[in-house]
Amino acid sequence: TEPVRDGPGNVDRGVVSGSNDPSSQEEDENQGQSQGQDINCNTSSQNSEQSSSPTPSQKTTATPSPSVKTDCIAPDCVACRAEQAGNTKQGPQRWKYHRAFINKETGYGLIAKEFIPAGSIIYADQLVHLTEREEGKYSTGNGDVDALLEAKVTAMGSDWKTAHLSMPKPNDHKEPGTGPYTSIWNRYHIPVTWNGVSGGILGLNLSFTNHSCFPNASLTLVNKYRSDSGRRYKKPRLAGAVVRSFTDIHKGQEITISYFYAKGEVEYRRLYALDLLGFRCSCRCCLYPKAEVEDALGTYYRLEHVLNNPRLITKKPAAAYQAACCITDKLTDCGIADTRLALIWAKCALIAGYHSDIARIRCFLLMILKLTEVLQGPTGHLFHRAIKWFECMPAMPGFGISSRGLSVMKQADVFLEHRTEAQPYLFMVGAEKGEYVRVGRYLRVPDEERAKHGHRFEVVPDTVPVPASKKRRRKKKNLKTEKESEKCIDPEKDFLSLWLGVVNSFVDQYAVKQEYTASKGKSRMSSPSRNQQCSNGTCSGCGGGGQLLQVVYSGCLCEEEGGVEADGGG
Ligand SMILES: C[S@@+](CC[C@H](N)C(=O)[O-])C[C@H]1O[C@@H](n2cnc3c(N)ncnc32)[C@H](O)[C@@H]1O
Repeated sequence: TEPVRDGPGNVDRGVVSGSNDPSSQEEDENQGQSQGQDINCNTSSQNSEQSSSPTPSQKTTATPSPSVKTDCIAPDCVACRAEQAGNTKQGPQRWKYHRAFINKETGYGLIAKEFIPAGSIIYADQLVHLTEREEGKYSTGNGDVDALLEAKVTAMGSDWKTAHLSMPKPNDHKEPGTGPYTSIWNRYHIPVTWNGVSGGILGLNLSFTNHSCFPNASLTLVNKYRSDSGRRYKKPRLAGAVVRSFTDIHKGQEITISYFYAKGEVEYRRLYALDLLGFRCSCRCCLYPKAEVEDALGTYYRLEHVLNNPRLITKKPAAAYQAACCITDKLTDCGIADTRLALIWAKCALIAGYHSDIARIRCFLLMILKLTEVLQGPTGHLFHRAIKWFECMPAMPGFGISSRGLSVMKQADVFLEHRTEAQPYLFMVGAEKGEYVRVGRYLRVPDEERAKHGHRFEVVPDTVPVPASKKRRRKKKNLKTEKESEKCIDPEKDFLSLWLGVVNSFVDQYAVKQEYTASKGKSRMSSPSRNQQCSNGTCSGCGGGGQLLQVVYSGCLCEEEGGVEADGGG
């Protein structure tokens, strides 16, 4: 599980999501009612709201007063002001949500005020961004971080600052060692890793958008490459955040995003959130676990390790694909089709690339593009990356190290044409674990014979047996070529560096470190050589720490075509 680089989200139109289900909607609305959610704004209650909003410590203990339960808590609620001015039905600002009390563990959140169809932009926020490095540098005295935050907030403009300061403040900002800005920051910021740098972000709407392990919206961070005067920045800056719905959100439902890619069963997720973010997750998915979702997220957690196992990827590719198929089937069956799914496909595309299987790469990349286009839009990190790979597959990390799956672009057509039926062939479901069934070995069965076969495809066996003597000679030749290539590079080792570095550039630095620590010393292949130390202080791969695992074949991730660094994503 990892903190979000680029908002999660999803959309596979063929899938019925939990929130699309009318019965679940009814359930959601009932739930909202029973928890005291009411989306009616009431400006007259605004003055009392600030004082009656719970502090972090109260969140877990105090039950909110009825007035807090039923009223819009936002003193600066634009929807209320607009309503007062009588212009809700016109103009560019038609607010789709209210702030409202969710439950005592979670505090406040955003509740849809009207139906929000899948694919809508719910809001775009300007952000204050504070990196861990900045925080560390300024935290020499208690007031310093507060002063830094004040400067950042002031730079956002007076309206933004006023709205920011009017947010309900925890503990009346009297916690020792905090000023007004730090106390607001501590309560409302969301931790992200953006362009390889860890830190936090805070936006006026984002501040009230809660996490869910089964979210209905996705967060995408957007880069800015030029200043307002047109001067090009040396490094891209964080311009803002866009939150999109990736499934229909009904009136009364909470708008949620993922702060991390949740996996594992409920207890694991809750503990993980506590460890990583400091709260026990109380999303609907964790408070009211459903067997099907638990099974899917549990399988995801257990089997994802297979996809990160270098030995399996190189020696037993069918096993890796089968694991991927099992995870994706379970996730989509219960309606989870978000970035988590795209990440699994990205790993599959990399495995295919390793084995020179262009046809499979094409299929997996197209699946990623279709999904992430809706989830993240063209500024999304994963979308951008998939486009780049699509344009130049040999530039994919580890491409062509093995040629077991050699295939060409055109061969993907057969899979793409019969997408659902081709699924088992794409993921080599019937194959022996160590086998690599080439795409070209599947033949389309003519329609008239389909009934006889029961399916559209047939695996064509290798028809021409290779004579024993030739076999031996070929083996020797292969050994020689392998030895020769080892002289130039160590394919396995280099691939692993690439693999782990790039795959994990999509995910958390945190998880990478853990994985590295876990596998350290156990596998010859997974130990990068000592001289592969990253020296780039802002490397997206190692987060500036120079961890060995993040080093890629030709240098650091940050040197790689500027891609990971420049294409957004938190
Ligand atoms: C961006 S703020 C959201 C606003 C927050 N609910 C409030 O009332 O202050 C993030 C904080 O909300 C709380 N939160 C968000 N999602 C949560 C969840 N799924 N379970 C429990 N607490 C959550 C955590 O305290 C987190 O630090």
